Amino acid sequence: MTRERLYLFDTTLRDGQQTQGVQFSTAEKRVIAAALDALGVDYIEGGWPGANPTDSEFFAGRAPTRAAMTAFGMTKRVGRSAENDDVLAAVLDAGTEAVCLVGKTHGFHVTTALGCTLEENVEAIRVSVAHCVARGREALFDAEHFFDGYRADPAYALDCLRAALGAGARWVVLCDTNGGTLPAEVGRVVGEVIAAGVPGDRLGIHCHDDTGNAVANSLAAVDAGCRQIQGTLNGLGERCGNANLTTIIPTLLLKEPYAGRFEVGVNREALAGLVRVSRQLDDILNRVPLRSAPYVGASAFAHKAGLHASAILKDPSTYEHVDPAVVGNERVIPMSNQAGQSNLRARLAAAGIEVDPKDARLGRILEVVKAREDQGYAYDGAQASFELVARAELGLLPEFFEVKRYRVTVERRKNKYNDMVSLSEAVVVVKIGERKMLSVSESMDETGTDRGPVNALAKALGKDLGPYQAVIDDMKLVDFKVRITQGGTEAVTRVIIDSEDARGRRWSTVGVSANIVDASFEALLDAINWKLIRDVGQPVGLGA
Ligand SMILES: CC(=O)SCCNC(=O)CCNC(=O)[C@H](O)C(C)(C)COP(=O)(O)OP(=O)(O)OC[C@H]1O[C@@H](n2cnc3c(N)ncnc32)[C@H](O)[C@@H]1OP(=O)(O)O
Ligand SMILES: CC(=O)C(=O)O
Repeated sequence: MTRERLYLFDTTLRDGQQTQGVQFSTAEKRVIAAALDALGVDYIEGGWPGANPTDSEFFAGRAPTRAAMTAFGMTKRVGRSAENDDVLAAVLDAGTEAVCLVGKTHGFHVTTALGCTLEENVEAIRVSVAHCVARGREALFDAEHFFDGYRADPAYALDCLRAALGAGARWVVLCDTNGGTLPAEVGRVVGEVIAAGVPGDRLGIHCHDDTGNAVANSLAAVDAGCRQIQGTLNGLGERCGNANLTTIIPTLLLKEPYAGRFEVGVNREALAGLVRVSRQLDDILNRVPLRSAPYVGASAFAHKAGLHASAILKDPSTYEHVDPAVVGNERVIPMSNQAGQSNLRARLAAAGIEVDPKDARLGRILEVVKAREDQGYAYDGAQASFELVARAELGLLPEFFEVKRYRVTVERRKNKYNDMVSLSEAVVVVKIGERKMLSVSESMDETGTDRGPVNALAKALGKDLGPYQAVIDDMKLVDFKVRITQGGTEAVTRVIIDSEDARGRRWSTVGVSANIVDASFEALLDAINWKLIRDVGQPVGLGA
């Protein structure tokens, strides 16, 4: 059976950049464009040339792409010709294969935002699209506020689409700009637009996630006949974001009726790199990846409950809708107070620890984990600390060094400019073999910024570990989360630290105490010990 072509239009670099707090540099835009191109989307909307220097620079120096590079802009302003519109000129000057122009389709916006007549707006759409087509560009028309406009005046909204199509637009894209439309209405309106004569294979959908329905709305539009979906990686975008292509792409490739019915530019090999692409974007944005993200989140295939873990070990399809490997993700069977023996055995096996299933110590480990979680620990996100707890119970925890004492002081004092500044100083004494080592560190970094007491402590602890120093030198602390939680009857501080090393390994550890410094120190210590177990194995002898 021949499958129909369904086109993917990515707007991470344009609408994604409209996310509050997101500001891509030109270099970052280039990296993201290359990742999108390798993924296999059909269009990459690179930004709005002329609107800001970054976007102009991106288009000026862009590398060739397989995907159609698309410049975004708006229809010409009323009162001037398309030829004399400087905003439109800058968009065309970018020299892209495709140009996507946004224009109004809701009478209220025409009269209120543009301040012109309905007819003038239709004419602006027509001449702007014709101007791009005459200059050899593939033209797309983003029909802004289409669903609100269609609700208010279907005939006018359709007139706007017809003006664009009549002028040669390859696609007219129905935008749910304010994100308030629900799937049933999207499906009905798309059906009516097609029935009114707009062909489905020239119709796109652009949804925002203000009701949490951007993906569902996009699929409803496809079900009703649209053949282009616009969206962004990780669902970036104005306000609550755009339709999340990181969710839509695997759904189209793996789920019926889409997989059997449509051909998309992304193939199975590229799909297996989806987690990497999603994390790459988070890295660029310096964001912690959303654990619960469908398909690509770290928890998307995490089986916490004992009943789930037990069945997963027999057959993963009991609790997984797809195989995690097809999107490049991994199955995780974490330990927690919801776990049973199955979680435990799976975690130990993943850490390379073989234990007889009848070994009574397994039950003891479960009891310790549940008791410690009652005190405020959380092991489902701190697998490295869980491994150390299990090793301790199994008698497999080497003692690389002993912490004899540590101290942190925080001082407020005036600097040479007479400003009050903070400075923390940490002292850590460890014993390795028979030798005691004392390390001192300050919280000030090389730029003179105070990084706080925990940073000073981490630096002191990682400063001189004698024979182990070279092994821990490549460790870095990549995330630090603090939470006040209930431990037994008292409020305690829980610290979770994510560490990373040069091999790209990432591991999480937890510490709990009434005191944030002690909780942090415990998590730091676990992080170092886990790394030493992996890379050194057994303690190294050291004389006095
Ligand atoms: C729904 C969307 O997300 S569309 C994408 C929106 N993206 C952006 O706005 C980001 C980039 N934008 C910008 O950098 C700037 O807004 C620019 C450079 C495009 C324009 O800047 P300015 O000339 O200072 O205008 P400003 O931003 O204040 O207002 C927008 C103008 O465009 C007009 N306009 C809005 N939409 C359209 C349209 N589709 N066609 C023609 N004119 C339009 C508005 O009426 C307003 O005109 P006015 O200045 O006469 O009131
Ligand atoms: C064009 C666009 O981004 C919107 O209407 O939401």
